[in-house]
Amino acid sequence: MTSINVAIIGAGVVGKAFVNQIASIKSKITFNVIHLATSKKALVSQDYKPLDLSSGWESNLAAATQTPFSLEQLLEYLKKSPEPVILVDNTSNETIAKFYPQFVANGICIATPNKKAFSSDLNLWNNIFNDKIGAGLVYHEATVGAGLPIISTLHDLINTGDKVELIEGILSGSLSFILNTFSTVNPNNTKFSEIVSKAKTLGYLEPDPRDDLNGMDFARKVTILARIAGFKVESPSAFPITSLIPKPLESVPTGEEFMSKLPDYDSSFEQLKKEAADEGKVLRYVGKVDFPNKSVTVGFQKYDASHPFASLQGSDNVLAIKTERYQNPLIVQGAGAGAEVTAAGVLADVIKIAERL
Ligand SMILES: NC(=O)C1=CN([C@@H]2O[C@H](COP(=O)(O)OP(=O)(O)OC[C@H]3O[C@@H](n4cnc5c(N)ncnc54)[C@H](OP(=O)(O)O)[C@@H]3O)[C@@H](O)[C@H]2O)C=CC1
Ligand SMILES: N[C@@H](CC=O)C(=O)O
Ligand code: NA
Repeated sequence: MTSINVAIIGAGVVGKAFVNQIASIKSKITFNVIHLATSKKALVSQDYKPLDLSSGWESNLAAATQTPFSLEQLLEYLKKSPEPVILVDNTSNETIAKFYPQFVANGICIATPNKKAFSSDLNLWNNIFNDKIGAGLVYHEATVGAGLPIISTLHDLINTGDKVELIEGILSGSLSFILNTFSTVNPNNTKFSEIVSKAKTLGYLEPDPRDDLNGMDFARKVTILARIAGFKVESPSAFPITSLIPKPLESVPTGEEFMSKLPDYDSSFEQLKKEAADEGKVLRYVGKVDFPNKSVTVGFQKYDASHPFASLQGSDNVLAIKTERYQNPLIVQGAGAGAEVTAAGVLADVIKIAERL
């Protein structure tokens, strides 16, 4: 029976669900979790035997006395593993993302929902996917549409010789939930800021909610899809993005302070909703990559009640991919955020990597 060692960084919304899922799956491959760390605590198996992930693992992690490894120490530890290793990065940390090339160059494979490595400078992308012999495999399905099969589908289309013409969709689970609740065909009167708080409680928002509300998280996803389809987008700042953040709140020091001040701006969001409703439309936040015209756009659009985007539910994402073969676009739709679906997307990648080792 094949054994694979798994090292996990991050035990937040997605990380916790991932640990519980990997501890309970039945698989032909044995997955031994040998490392589990947050920014403050770490459980590390010194002899590379599996950590105990039975129900008390959260208290064990909270009570851990070992401080986390630096990235260099983690690399040295993983290089000495007697079994192949998959590193699972369940953080949104950019420093960890920038270290991926070193892990990969040393044969460490990576599965992650962290968008930073794939949507920052194009150089980082090129250093990660360099096709060098012996390099670790890198899978990141959950960086776009959480567990939905978007990245794997796009790879399959391209690897079989199809040509992508247009990618269009709603790729933010939180913005989808917020606007599906706020601006509907029969609008209720829930205030914008209350809906944003609910999205936070449901685990849809980034650690700092402004990363969603300023459109940057969405732009990162569009950047990833564009790059996979062959459009060399330099960075998510290379194209215009509409921000939902009121100007005076752009520079408040913390996400918590931002959330506490957001109710002061509810009336301006009401006005936006009313303007759309007066035209018989709803507001949605949409991204588009137009290949023939080499253009990328991310921002607000108004849709008629009859448009499929207008009737989207909850945190659903929807993506339409028009290709040479799929002139009637191929559509992927479903929950695009949340702990369980995202963790499952990461775990499916871990299994796919293990099957290739
Ligand atoms: N939530 C969702 O629906 C989805 C999330 N994602 C992505 O999944 C990732 C995780 O999101 P989520 O779980 O919601 O975020 P959380 O903020 O809930 O969790 C982040 C975890 O990462 C840890 N962490 C942060 N920085 C470091 C570091 N330098 N070293 C070690 N651990 C660190 C945190 O530890 P500590 O508490 O000690 O800081 C925490 O345990 C993000 O990249 C996000 O974009 C993708 C798709 C959907
Ligand atoms: N904050 C993100 C979570 C998934 O990537 C979103 O809202 O889509
Ligand atoms: Na996905």
